[in-house]
Amino acid sequence: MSATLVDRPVWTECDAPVLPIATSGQTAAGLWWAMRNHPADCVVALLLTLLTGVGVVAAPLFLGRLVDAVRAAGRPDLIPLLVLTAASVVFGAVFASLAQRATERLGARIAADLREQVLACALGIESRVLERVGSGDIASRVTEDVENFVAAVPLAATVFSAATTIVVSAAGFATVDWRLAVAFTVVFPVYWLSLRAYLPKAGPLYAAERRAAAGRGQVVLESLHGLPTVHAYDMAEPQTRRVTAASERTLTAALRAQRLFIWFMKSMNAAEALGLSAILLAGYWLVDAGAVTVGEVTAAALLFHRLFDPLGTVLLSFDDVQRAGAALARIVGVTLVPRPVPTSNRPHDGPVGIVARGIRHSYDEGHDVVRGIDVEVPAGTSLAVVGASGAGKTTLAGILAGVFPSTSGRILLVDTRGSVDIGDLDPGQVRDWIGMVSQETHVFAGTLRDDVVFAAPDSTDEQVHAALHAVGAGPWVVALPDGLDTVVGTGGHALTAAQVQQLALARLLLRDPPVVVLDEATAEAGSSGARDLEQAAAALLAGRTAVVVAHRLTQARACDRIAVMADGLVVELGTHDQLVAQGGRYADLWSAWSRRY
Ligand SMILES: Nc1ncnc2c1ncn2[C@@H]1O[C@H](COP(=O)(O)OP(=O)(O)OP(=O)(O)O)[C@@H](O)[C@H]1O
Repeated sequence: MSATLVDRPVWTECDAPVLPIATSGQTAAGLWWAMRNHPADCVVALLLTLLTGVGVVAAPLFLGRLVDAVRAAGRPDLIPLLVLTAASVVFGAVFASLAQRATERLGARIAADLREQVLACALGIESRVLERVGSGDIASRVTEDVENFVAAVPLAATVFSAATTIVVSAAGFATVDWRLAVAFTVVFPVYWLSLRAYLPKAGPLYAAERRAAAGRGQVVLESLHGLPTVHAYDMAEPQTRRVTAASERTLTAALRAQRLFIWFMKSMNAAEALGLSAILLAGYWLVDAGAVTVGEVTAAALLFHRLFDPLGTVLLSFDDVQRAGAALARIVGVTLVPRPVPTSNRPHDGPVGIVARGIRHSYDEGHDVVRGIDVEVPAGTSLAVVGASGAGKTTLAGILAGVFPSTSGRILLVDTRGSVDIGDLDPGQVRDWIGMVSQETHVFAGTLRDDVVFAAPDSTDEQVHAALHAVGAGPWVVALPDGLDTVVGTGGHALTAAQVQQLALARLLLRDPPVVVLDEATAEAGSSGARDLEQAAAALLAGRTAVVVAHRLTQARACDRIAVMADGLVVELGTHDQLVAQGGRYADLWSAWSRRY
């Protein structure tokens, strides 16, 4: 037993109480990774955007020439200039629309890649990390944050196109007259000062807004998941107060960010007014001095006017870019969660026993609900766990199944080669050793076949039918209109509680782990349904090591040994006959059960 199958720990511990948020470097790397997957789209978007910029700049320059031509003596032919001006307007409009479409397509592809990546990473997060950080945070990242980022894609396309237009326009300005270009630069100190005041405050404000929204999501999720408890303890009012408080915190954070944004918009308007005045004033002097023509000043003023839009877009969208950046940093953060390093610890064909030593667990610090349990389930035998509601049975079952870690203690899986600590296995490997049916079995929307084979994807239809028959589901499955192709789950064929449990048992049969832990919701199946489920479970237990949280004592009697739990401890342990003869808690439970059934 002292030999171990692994030499090194496989978990990379992440003790932070929240999921990581990517730094700006990591966020940029994440974006770059997604862009590199679409090189052709990137090149097309860039070229089309450059051509749009050329069109945008050409029109004011031709208009300036037109003004000079109109003012010139001798009535020159205006037609070629008129045609060139109109052509550059059409050219700019056509390429603007093509560039917008190309950039949006690129953005949508990048967003799709990131969404897939983050979802794959979220599904791979260890349950111990999830338990620590709470499911609300991860849920808000894969839903709200991804949505925020996707919603920002058209805007990102516009910003990119606007930034390119600014660069091309700056070159256009220089071709008119350098002094007019200098006059134009008076806007930059105003922009710079505004941004300096705005940016350092905006980032934290938007991050605070996202945090508040994630907190609100967590409270709402908790309320929905704990609905039975909320109803049972008449907690609707305090729970509603918690949701209200969380919503108010979100609203306050959003309003703070909004106020800052409005101030920033006002300073943008002031900069634009200042810039146009500077160009017109400089133009007036330069024309007066005979240094430039009226047409050149017109071209500069029109260029600046056309720059209002892209400049405003770039500057005002700092707000949305920051918001999208905050969302992206949270999305990329999910991909930074340390993943378990795979090892080659797989069970071999022999039987496997469980040894649990010093198991303690607390959900809330300082209150142990499992208070130091030592238990062994030798290979090929079964252990029933019974006890009053709240005794800690489900908690112990989850820990023994490796669904979540105990606060302290060790669980070893023992086979003929030695033992392996369950904490040294990654979640996928744990499921190769131990299968669990919990009280909360989920039916995924899809065909019945998909719902069963996801536990063992290589299963054939014959194997699926055999597993369903073994757990007593054969008769109703055969009667289904489309057999294994029948759509079940949300919006599909409705299944009873007992049928859902049978599916869960069939999944485990297909997965075929050497150890099974059952904590079924037999009570929901009614007494005849419960008896059917007991038989179904017996088919699964045959030849395996099993821990069964027995909600019915006939289930307990069928097991090799029974552990009676009370207040987080195992208070009696033995065979059914030994415990009945002992005359303790189990004997009382059994006599009450025998009188009822
Ligand atoms: N996720 C949780 N967070 C906080 N406390 C919990 C959580 N799950 C269970 N508990 C508490 O831990 C204690 C043991 O619960 P557990 O579900 O393990 O008992 P049980 O014997 O299986 O009860 P039942 O038969 O009603 O399912 C109870 O006091 C319960 O309220």
